[in-house]
Amino acid sequence: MNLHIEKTPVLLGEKAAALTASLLRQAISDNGSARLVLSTGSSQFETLEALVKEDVDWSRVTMFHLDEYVNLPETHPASFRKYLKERFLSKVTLAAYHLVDGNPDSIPSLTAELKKAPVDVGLIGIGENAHIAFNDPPADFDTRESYIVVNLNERCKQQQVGEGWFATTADVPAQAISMTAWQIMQCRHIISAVPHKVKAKAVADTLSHDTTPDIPATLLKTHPNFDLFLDAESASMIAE
Ligand SMILES: N[C@@H]1[C@@H](O)[C@H](O)[C@@H](COP(=O)(O)O)O[C@@H]1O
Repeated sequence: MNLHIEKTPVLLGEKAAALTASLLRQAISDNGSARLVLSTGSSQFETLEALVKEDVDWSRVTMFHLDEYVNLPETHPASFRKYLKERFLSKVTLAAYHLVDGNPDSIPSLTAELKKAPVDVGLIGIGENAHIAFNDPPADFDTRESYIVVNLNERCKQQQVGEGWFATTADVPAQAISMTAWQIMQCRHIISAVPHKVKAKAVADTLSHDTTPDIPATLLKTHPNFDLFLDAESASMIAE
């Protein structure tokens, strides 16, 4: 694991985006194309804002989407398809993209697209409960499916309310379609951009424990190419 601690979320975003862009350029130079997985949530704002300004031949990049609520319409403010369209897809013109549309019937076609070739870079957020994608604790580390339907736990729902996406936890959908922990680990390189004070405990738990489904992000530490970007606040509870 390569640990980077930047002063602010903006600096964190710039550094995480710069590394992402350099890996995409390398993949394009090696193979003629690149494949990228994007996560969403408030934690990815600064990274995506910096990433769209990077010098990458986006016409050679295919994007995959990490997770989406089951049956949430794209017009809802919390829709992650809406998020990616507004913050990424409207700013760069890609070779192709594959959004998770919230309909479990789409899982086989999404999986078929994903399995066509390895993903070069995964930008994988870490939640307040240390979830990766919507794999809440205890996460399923065993399934070899690419996407599964998961139930969201209360802590996860509270985070979504805290970030302002929903008014109450009762408004948060009960389920999501999530890329699995195993599939995330198949990315050739994983970059986690994790700013803000609300993540300090999840970060400290992730760094101080061995791999356990009870702290899903601990799995990322076993990846040979894992870069974790923190800011001063998210790093504030790491043990000396
Ligand atoms: N569905 C998103 C994921 O794509 C993201 O990786 C993760 C952490 O992000 P954040 O803490 O910013 O919500 O959980 C979110 O809810």
